[in-house]
Amino acid sequence: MALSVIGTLAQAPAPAMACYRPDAAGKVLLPIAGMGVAMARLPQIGMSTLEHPAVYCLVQGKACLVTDAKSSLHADAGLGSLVAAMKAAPALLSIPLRDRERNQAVAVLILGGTADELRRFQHSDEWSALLDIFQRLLAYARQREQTQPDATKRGKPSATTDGDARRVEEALVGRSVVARRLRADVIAAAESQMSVLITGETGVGKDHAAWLIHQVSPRRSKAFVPLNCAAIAPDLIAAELFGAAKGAYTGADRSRPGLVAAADGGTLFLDEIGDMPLPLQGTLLRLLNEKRYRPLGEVEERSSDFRLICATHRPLPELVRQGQFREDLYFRIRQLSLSVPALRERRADILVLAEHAIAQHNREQHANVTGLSAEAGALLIAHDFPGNVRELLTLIQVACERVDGTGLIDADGLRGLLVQDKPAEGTPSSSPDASPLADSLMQTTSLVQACEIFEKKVIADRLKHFNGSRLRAARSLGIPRRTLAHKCKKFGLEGTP
Ligand SMILES: Nc1ncnc2c1ncn2[C@@H]1O[C@H](COP(=O)(O)OP(=O)(O)OP(=O)(O)O)[C@@H](O)[C@H]1O
Repeated sequence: MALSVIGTLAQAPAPAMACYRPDAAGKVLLPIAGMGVAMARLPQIGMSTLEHPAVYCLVQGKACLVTDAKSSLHADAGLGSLVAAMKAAPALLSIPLRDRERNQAVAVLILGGTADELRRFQHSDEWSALLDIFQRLLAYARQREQTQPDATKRGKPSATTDGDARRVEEALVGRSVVARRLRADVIAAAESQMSVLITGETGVGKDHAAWLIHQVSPRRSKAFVPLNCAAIAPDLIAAELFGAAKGAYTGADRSRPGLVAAADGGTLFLDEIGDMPLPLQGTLLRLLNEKRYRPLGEVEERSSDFRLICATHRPLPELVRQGQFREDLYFRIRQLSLSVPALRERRADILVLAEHAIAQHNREQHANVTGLSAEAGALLIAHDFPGNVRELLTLIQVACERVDGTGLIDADGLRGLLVQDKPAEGTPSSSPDASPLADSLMQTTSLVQACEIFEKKVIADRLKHFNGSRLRAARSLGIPRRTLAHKCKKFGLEGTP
């Protein structure tokens, strides 16, 4: 097939072609190969605006055909020099080249020609074969870069050091292939300036990964500023992010700087981005594209140079389909994506994480728990951990306290902690009105709302059972106290810290 493609291309008038890849900082697209163009004339393309079709194509992961590349509109977006280098092509077609493993756009192929030629070519067999060849070559080049850095790269200072790699190795515990890849992804993300979207079930370590990316990035000396979009009333998020002038809203008795200003030079981490209210999503997109914003009640715009990391356990593509999340924002925040798999998909990490938690307990409590018995280890490996790493760490904490100072955690020490279907020992039995609640939830027309009602009911019951103690309620539910506090705030529940 490859030979026939080359044969076909040789007979046809050769289209001008250029291949572009983002630089390590994610700030510009650099030309890496060309055919029928003067390589030296191919311009670098700034990545700060989605107006440029090549940037749009890379960020959105979609092909983009510009039929009138020479119009003044596109000249404004910086297309002029590219068009000139592509033999003054009347139309340009940008196609994303993907990393096969993660299906993520990593480079862009730009073709110049007439709009009809490009449309015909785009739907031909030759074209799909050519794309396949490019993607294979790119994958080969990337693999070579990772395994044998070339002479020009050797000695070149990299944003992260061996010390950073060690730090990631120590903080992101795990010996599975998945954990190793996650550590490599964290380092790669730290070396780039692109926006990162971290996805995964609750408790897998998304916040942890975001914090680590910042800690080994060149921005580490500046602030890491987190905001949990699910833990704050939707109408307060804008003031929290952008800040507000005195009197901008009821209760604003003094002016306050927002988190965007606090993140200047550092990292802004938007956790649970799937819960960002729709009207605010447009404002966030503008902020990301222009790095400018206006505090509530102020006239002057401000700027902030922050790096964005977002996380969510919700299926954003599904929310996009349902019209609850803006598609353009989705593509903008996932210039890089990092998926953290559930613990049941990386069982090889369970025992090392348990040992890590025991060592931490010994350090903090001046205890001497020596480890896990073989039987206890086997029980842990067989468990599905719906609450993921958080559940495992909390469970080991409780088991360590049961050991009473020195000794092994045995199977009895895990008693009642590994139950999945029935409530764990020490947790309340289901409340008498559970069935009417379940019945009413089954009638719902909103799954999100039904889940929230159920979550609120479980937390309220658990707080009642533990006489309002958030600490004990959080432990019994396998979530950190901070998360429970956020949820109490969200649902308007009382409780004592
Ligand atoms: N690989 C790991 N090594 C050591 N600790 C980890 C690892 N992964 C997660 N943790 C720890 O597990 C706990 C839960 O992680 P984290 O809060 O980051 O999860 P999350 O996915 O952000 O959860 P949520 O969706 O509820 O926000 C944290 O205490 C975190 O430090």
